[in-house]
Amino acid sequence: MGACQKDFESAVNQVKLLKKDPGNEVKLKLYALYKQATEGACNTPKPGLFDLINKAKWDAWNALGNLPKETARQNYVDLVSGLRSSSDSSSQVKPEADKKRAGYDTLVITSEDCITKIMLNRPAKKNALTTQMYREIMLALEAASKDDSTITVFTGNGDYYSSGNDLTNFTDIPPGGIEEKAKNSAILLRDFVDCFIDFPKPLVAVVNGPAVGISVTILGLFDLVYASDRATFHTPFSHLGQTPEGCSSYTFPKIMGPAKAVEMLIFGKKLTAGEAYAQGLVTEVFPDSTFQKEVWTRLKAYSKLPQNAMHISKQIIRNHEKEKLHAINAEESRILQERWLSDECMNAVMDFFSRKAKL
Ligand SMILES: CCCCC/C=C/CC(=O)SCCNC(=O)CCNC(=O)[C@H](O)C(C)(C)COP(=O)(O)OP(=O)(O)OC[C@H]1O[C@@H](n2cnc3c(N)ncnc32)[C@H](O)[C@@H]1OP(=O)(O)O
Repeated sequence: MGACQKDFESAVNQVKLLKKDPGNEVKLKLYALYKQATEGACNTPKPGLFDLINKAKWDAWNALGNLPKETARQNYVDLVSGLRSSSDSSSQVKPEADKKRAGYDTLVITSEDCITKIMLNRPAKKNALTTQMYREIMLALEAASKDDSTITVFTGNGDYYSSGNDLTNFTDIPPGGIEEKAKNSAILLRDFVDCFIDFPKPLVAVVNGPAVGISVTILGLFDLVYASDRATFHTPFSHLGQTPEGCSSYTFPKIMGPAKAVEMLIFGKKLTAGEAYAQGLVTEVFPDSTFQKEVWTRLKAYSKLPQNAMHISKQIIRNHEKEKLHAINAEESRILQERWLSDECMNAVMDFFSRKAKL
């Protein structure tokens, strides 16, 4: 027990030295195990529903039940050891891989063959989109719009394309409270989607795996969507007490007809890649075994086409709808700002964290 206590104290110190922020979920786990290891079973009153951060912490600790202090200590030590080794040899592609595009922590950006590739790079979190990531994507799009590339490609690192909005975004509450949080998030959402509406070059999604939420909805603003046959397309907005964004309330009915759009956006029906292709959301589906090879061969050939002609064609095709899309984006963001303050949404986010804490 003495040695274990020593390991535990050393692990507590190592956490402070981690080079990379392990993210809110891991921090919650660490918090819960620390409390359990030092104080035993959760013994404080449950915080109120609106005290989101303390409630998430309390839920995580309480979920450990009567786990013995010794086991909690050991689990804490194991978790920290895993974090240290994963930060040493992370499965994330190292930003150094692309010297030209330093400065992005959550994306890997490369330019080759007149193609700028923006790869979401949080594979351990299924490429869930943090606030930082939304901002980095906006910067990357701004840079790509001005570089000498012909087309811009989005893809995901790992087994997912993206699991959509990172639900921990909801737990980082500013001093102004949840109203301020909802307002800031609505502004960020609007700015983020505006960047896609205004993007001047052909925009291609290489959907390498499942896609959820906002990573699906903005596909309606892309010019080509290539999908692996492993990919799925899921917008569980009602389940989350939320409503459509990314202009999908307009683009989806237009692309697939109102009946199919309603199935996805209101009832949260998850589409296979084949179904998404049949509905017109996806341009082409490829077998996963040859996906990367086939798609990149195709894109490299396209990128050699005359650049100005392609860019002007995109403007002609997209320009008449731009104003409308901006108005729809503003309205969707405004409605979501209200939704995020609803009990339905808060309870759904709490459910996600409770499920995780019980694992
Ligand atoms: C500025 C604000 C703009 C807001 C715009 C609004 C957008 C709306 C949306 O995008 S709605 C969609 C939101 N996304 C979800 O609801 C998905 C939630 N995640 C899941 O359901 C599952 O994680 C999964 C189905 C994507 C994958 O399940 P699987 O069992 O295969 O893997 P894990 O659950 O173990 O996931 C691995 C770790 O990644 C964490 N994680 C995955 N997705 C998210 C997410 N969206 N938000 C936060 N965290 C996510 C997951 O919790 C695991 O973390 P852990 O290893 O620490 O446990």
